[in-house]
Formats: sequence, C-alpha cells, structure tokens
Amino acid sequence: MSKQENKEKLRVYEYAKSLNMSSKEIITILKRLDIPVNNHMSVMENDAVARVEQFFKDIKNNAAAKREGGAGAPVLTQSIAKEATVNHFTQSLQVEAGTLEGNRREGVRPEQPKRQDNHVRQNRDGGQGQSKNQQEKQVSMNKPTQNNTKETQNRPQGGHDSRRNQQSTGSQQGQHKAPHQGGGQRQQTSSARPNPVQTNNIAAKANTAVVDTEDIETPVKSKAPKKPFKPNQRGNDDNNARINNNFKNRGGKNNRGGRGQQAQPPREKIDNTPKKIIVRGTMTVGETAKLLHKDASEVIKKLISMGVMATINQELDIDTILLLAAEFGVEVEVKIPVEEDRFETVEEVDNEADLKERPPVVTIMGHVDHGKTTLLDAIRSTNVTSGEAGGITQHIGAYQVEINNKKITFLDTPGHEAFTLMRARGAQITDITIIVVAADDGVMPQTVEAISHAKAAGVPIIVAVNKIDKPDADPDRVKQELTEYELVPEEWGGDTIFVNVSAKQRMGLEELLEMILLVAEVNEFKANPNKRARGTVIEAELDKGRGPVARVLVQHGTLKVGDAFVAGNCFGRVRAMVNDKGRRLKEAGPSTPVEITGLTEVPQAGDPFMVFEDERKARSIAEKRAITQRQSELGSNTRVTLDDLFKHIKEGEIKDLNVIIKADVQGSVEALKGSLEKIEVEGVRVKIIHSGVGAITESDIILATASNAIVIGFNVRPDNQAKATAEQEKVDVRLHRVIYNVIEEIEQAMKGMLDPVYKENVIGHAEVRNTFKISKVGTIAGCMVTSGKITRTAEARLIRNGIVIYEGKIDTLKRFKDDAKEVAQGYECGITLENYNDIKEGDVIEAFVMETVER
Ligand SMILES: Nc1nc2c(ncn2[C@@H]2O[C@H](COP(=O)(O)OP(=O)(O)OP(=O)(O)O)[C@@H](O)[C@H]2O)c(=O)[nH]1
Repeated sequence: MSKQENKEKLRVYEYAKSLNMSSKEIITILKRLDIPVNNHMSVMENDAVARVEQFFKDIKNNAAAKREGGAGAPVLTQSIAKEATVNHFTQSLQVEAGTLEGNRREGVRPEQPKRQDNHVRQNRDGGQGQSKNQQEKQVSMNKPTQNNTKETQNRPQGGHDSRRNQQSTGSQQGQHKAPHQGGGQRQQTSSARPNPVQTNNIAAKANTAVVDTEDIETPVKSKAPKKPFKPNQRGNDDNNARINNNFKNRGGKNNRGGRGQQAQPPREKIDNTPKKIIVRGTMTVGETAKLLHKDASEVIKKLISMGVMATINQELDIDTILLLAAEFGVEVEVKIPVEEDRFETVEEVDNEADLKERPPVVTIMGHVDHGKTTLLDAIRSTNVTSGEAGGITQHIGAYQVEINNKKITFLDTPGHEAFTLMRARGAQITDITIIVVAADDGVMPQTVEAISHAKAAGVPIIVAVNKIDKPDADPDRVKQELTEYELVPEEWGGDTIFVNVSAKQRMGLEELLEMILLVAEVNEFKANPNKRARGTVIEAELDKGRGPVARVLVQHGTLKVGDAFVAGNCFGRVRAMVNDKGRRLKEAGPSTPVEITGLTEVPQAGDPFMVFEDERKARSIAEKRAITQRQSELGSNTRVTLDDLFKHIKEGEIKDLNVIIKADVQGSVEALKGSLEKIEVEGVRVKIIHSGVGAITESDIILATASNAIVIGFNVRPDNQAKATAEQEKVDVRLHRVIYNVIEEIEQAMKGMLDPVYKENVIGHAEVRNTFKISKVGTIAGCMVTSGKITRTAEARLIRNGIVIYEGKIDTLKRFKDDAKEVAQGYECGITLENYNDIKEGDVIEAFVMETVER
C-alpha cells in the first residue's frame, strides 16, 4: 500500500474526531457491532462507517420512540426518558471499555498487529522503547487542545465520506492486517512532541482506563493534565469539561474495583441544570453546554440523538438551542439584543391586525408671502370655532383639526427648509404636503423648490391655489405652470388634487380638508397604538419655569404620563403632557402632537423619540447615543461625492445619482438636465431632484444633504452661507463653465473612471555635450546635468533652440558603463531616448514626471 493511499484512508481516530468522540468510544461501538478493529489506527471501511452511523440512528430512533411513547408528558419527563437512553448507551460503553482495558492489561488483543508494526510505531514515537500501552497513556495526557478542536473544525462534517469514497476506489485488501503501516506526517509530529507526563495524571488515567488515542496526532501540550483529576470536578473550559466527562463516562476512580468485567453505575451526579436560560443569539456547542451546566460531550451526545452531528465549536442556531434546551427540560428566554442606542433605525413590524387608522400629518409649503401662515391659522381657527370648544390654543409645533369625525395633524412650521431639515436629520414625519401657490403670483422659485423637496421625500402633494379672492387671481395659470413640474390637475387628466382657497376669506378650507382626508384614505396611514411610543421631536426649548420642554409628534404606540424615554441624546420621564388645545393628557396615540415636560436636557428638532422600560435604561441609551454622535462627528462623511460614486455604485448602495442643478440661465438648466438624464451606467441613472436659476443657496445644500445629492453649479457660485453649510455637511458641489465638462465628469465618475488630475513637474535638465552612435543601441547622448536631476523613469523632452522636437521616455541612463537610477546636477551621464536617435550636440534634455493632484 502506498503512503498516499494510506493517507487517504479513514482511520478510527479521525472518524472519532469528526464526531468529537473518542477513538475508544468508536472502537467499542465497532466491536459491539462485530466489526473487526484493532485500535485507533485501524482503517474504517465504508461498511463500518455506515454501520456505526446506523447505530447512532438506531439510538436516535429509539429515543424518538420513547419520546413518542411518552407523548403528552411534560418536556421534563420526556427529556428524562431521553437521558435514560443516553445513559444506557454510556453505560454500555463503560462495560465494553472496561473489558477492553482488561484485555489490554492482560496483554490480550483482539487482533494482534504485526510485530513489525509495533516496531515501526515505536520508532516513530521516538524509539524510547516504551510499551504501546504506556505510549498511549502518555499520549492521552496530551489531551484536547485547540489544535485538536481546530482539526475537528477544519474537517467538514461528513468529511470522512469523501475519504470513504476514495477508499472504495483503492485497494481495500490487507488494511486490517497492517493497520499501523504508513501513518504519514501527522504520526511523525506526534513523535516530535514533548511528552510532559504528569505522574498523577498517569495514575488517574490508568485508574480510569482511558486510552484516548484520538489525540495521538496533536502536537500540542495540553493544560488539562496539569490539574489533578477529580471525578466530579467541572472543567474550567469546554475542553476540560470534555475530558472530565470522558473520565466520568468510563467510570472514574471509583470504577477501580469493577475494572474488567463489570461497570459500576455512574456516580450520582448533583443535578444543577438551570430551570431557565437566556439566549441572546447563536452559540457554540461549548457555550451552550456551559449555559446548561452540562458537559460538552453530554450536549454533543444529546445533539447526536437529535440527529445533529456537531463539534464543540460548532455554532448552533437559536432553533436548535431551543430544541436542545427542551431536551434537557430547560426553559429558554430568547432576548435578541437590538441596537437600542440606534433605535430610530430599528423597524418594528406590526401585525396587520394591530394596525389602526391614524390621522395624516400634513406640512404646508410654498413661496414667500403666498399665504402659508395665513392658511395654517385659518384652518386652525376654523376648527376651533366649529369643533372643540374651550382650551387655549397653544403653539406646540403642530395642531390637530377634526372634520367629518376624522382628525388631521398639521405641522405648524411652514416652509420646506424646516421640512427638509427634519428629513436631513432622518425624520420622516410628513404624510402629505400642501403646496400653496398664490393665484395672483403664480409659480415662483420657492414653489419649485418646495415641489422638489416634497418629491425627493416621496410625499403626496395637494396644491392649494390661494388668494382666489383677489381680483387678479388666475388659478388656471397656476395649474398651467405647474404642469411643467408634473403636477397635472385631475380635470386635465393628471392625478394631482388642486383646491382653490382663500386663506384670508376662509374660502375652500373645508374642501381642502376633505381632500386631505381623501388622500389619507387612499394611502391608508396606519399605526399600532398598543405599544410603547415612538415619534419625533418637532420643537424643543428651555422654559424658565418648566425646564426643558419638548414638542413631540407621537408616530407609533401610545405615550403615557410617567413613561421613561429617550429623545435624541436626552432622556427623561413624562411629567406632564399637554395638547395643542392646552389640555392635559394622560395618553397620546399615533399622529398626536404633545408638549411634554420631564426632560433633563433640551433635545433638537428632528430628534427621534422612544419610550423605554425605565429611566435607568433611557439614561444609558441617551449616553451611548451622545458618544456615538461625537464619534460620528469625528468620523468620515457618508455623503455621495463624485470621487467615491463608483464605489457606492459597485456596492449597490446607489441606484440613482441625485443631482441638484443651479445655473445662470434657464436655457443652461434645461440643456444640462436633458444631457444628464440621458446618462446611464450599469443601471444607475442621474436623477435631477431639483434645478433652478440663480446662486447655490443653503436650501439647495440642505436638500442635497437630505437626499444624498451632489450639487452642480453652472456659471454660478454658492453664496457664503451655502459654502459654509456645504463644507460642514460635506456636500459635493461641482462648479463648471462648460456643459460638456459637466457631462463628462458625471459620466466618468459613474463609470469609475474619474481620471486623476495630473500636473507636470520638471525635475531637471541635461545638456548634450557629445553624441555617440552605436549600432543596435542608437544614439547615446553624453550629457552634463545642469539643473535638478535626471531619473531613469522620468519622461523627457528634447529641446533644440527653444523648440521641443521630441517628447518621450528616457530609455537608458548610465554613469560611465553602469546603469543609474538618477544622476544629479553637476554630473555627467549617458542618455538614450526611447525610439529617438536624432540627438545633436547642444540639445537640452528636460526631464519631467507627471504627478497626480488631489481634487
Ligand atoms: N387677499 C388675500 N390675501 C392673503 C390670502 N392669504 C394670505 N394673504 C396675505 O398675504 C400675505 C402673506 O401671507 P402669509 O400667510 O404671511 O404668507 P406666508 O407664505 O406665510 O409668508 P412667509 O411666512 O413670509 O413665507 C399677508 O399679507 C396675508 O394677509 C388670501 O387668501 N387672500
């Protein structure tokens, strides 16, 4: 048999290791199954493996049958039944182990290996003349080690199958006759291993009749043997736990008397199995065993009986842990830790059945003086007179009105800056936007901005054409103008709702409110009121009398007085809660704006808000958030820039490149829009989220921040405020004067080919003093370096009478006969130019390098 073949055989110790069992156990099973086996080095035939596996299956089925027999019994009873099966199995192993050991001691071997094998083996083991038993015992002292585990881990489960297959193709004859032949490198490593035998451990081992030959190949010292063995001592680590268990399974010290024929029942073990464990995620078998107060081997056996072949370091998923714990009769509480300090990112999925309709949250936006504030006031007062009586209207950042027994929440701060600032802070609180356009003024720059902001946020738009009471009001003109921005009225075949109103005369307000309800109905805004509250801070301030005050929009769940909460980096407990009518509330459900007191500090508008179980928890989360924020402020920006655009595209983070265009004239805006929208690279397109004429303003930058956009300025510059904000928010602003350059830059960036900008750097000059023509080499210029230096890798230009007559690379650079990397000023050198020979005395060679410049 060749060495190669030998290596490919599956041996008992390898198979045992793959199951995280000892060779001894496998040998015992093999014998029990009447399969001829000598020792750990015996080759496992296909058939043998199959039969051992069948043996395990039988045990499993047996256990399952027992379980079924006891169906209906509580888990604990079932697991006891199961335990009995395993114990039975262990006991039978013990009996056989005892017999085997007895045989060994008497020098009886089931099958004597060839004498030569022994000889080979002894030589391999260092030729120390030890008897086989001794060697095995000593080897077993070098008990489980990380290497051992690693080996087990590295070998894929069922890895022996492949070996088995290989075996079947090779010669199978004589395997039993010469089990020790070959052995390969691993065996040799074992011989090189120091053998720090601990006498007391030898004694322990001898007593316990353990011959864990599986570790023969582990060339690592083990810590385990250093500890004197105590039968019931639990190992400090899983490896130790396994060793101890091995000892226990074989009877331990107390088995001394019965060694040979009889196995004593296992020592009575104090059952310290916990009633309940808390699981916070996947765990390894070893970790699970520790948590269950079990030996790893016990857990592994249990897993085998459940049909799971696992090694000590194998990860168990939560489902398996749950089943396993049930097998041991242990209750499990699964607590998956969420990143609570980033609670705004945690999406809570509610059952459809728990979701209840909630009032829509509406923001009013539009151009200056088009009547936003007047409209908000009109709606509020309309409702106060027609709706709830009493209460002093409070400004709490938002208010609710009721129409047709349905509520609508209006955010009190009109304007898209506030809206987008909120959005930039991650708060999505608006469900519907109302764009107010004065009928006498028409669409103005901020109208367009407002539309862009609403669209970027993906919020439905209702157009309120205001000031229709004015004599020069022309609502149709407004409709006409808005078609350019894809806001087409329904009567013209579009899907945008237009309502004519007069905020001042309070005309059309009811219709506007009804339309809001209609849009809300279509969009089905819902939330689960029966859970802890989550929302957003709309405003906050420090009140002289009441301390920090936050106006909060509850978005999910119900906020109650007494609730502990986190708002941004602040925390508190709801001391008092007031609504927009000045009424004290005990509870506030979804879409309700409330003013709360009980904070320790003042949060910021747009901060996320969430209730936690107690104030201590809230405090710790707020503190963590403060630290994280400080770190992220120090850290790098995550905004899209053209320079890292390709990376984002590649990583699939970007599907659209959001762009804001500002130009000097409308014509340029249109030209740029048209060309940029045509660009498509790898499925990524340019999306113009806003465009306009005029300087780049802070509002543009805020929109870019909220929408992760880049800003292109064409013949315009950012104003000072915008510049400062762009720098602070790290928004990529590109300024251009040539349309072609804009398009090329964007296209290249999307293709990941944004070429670095190069700058030429002249590093030196050399004057040609002589020329030599050499066949096959060409013209060598004998030069004197007159300034700087000439380097071998530089590019060169040949200058004759001030005119560049050639530009190319330096081919060779020599000092005398030797190649030189560089030659400095004042030294002579020989230079040849790549593919150029027409060099004349008096020419000047200018050396330069191209350097990349940071953009
Ligand atoms: N005739 C008439 N005037 C109106 C109407 N609505 C608002 N106005 C007037 O238009 C002017 C501007 O109204 P505001 O409500 O302050 O407009 P705004 O959009 O809130 O303005 P900013 O807060 O500056 O952005 C005021 O003088 C209002 O009285 C209306 O329906 N009809």
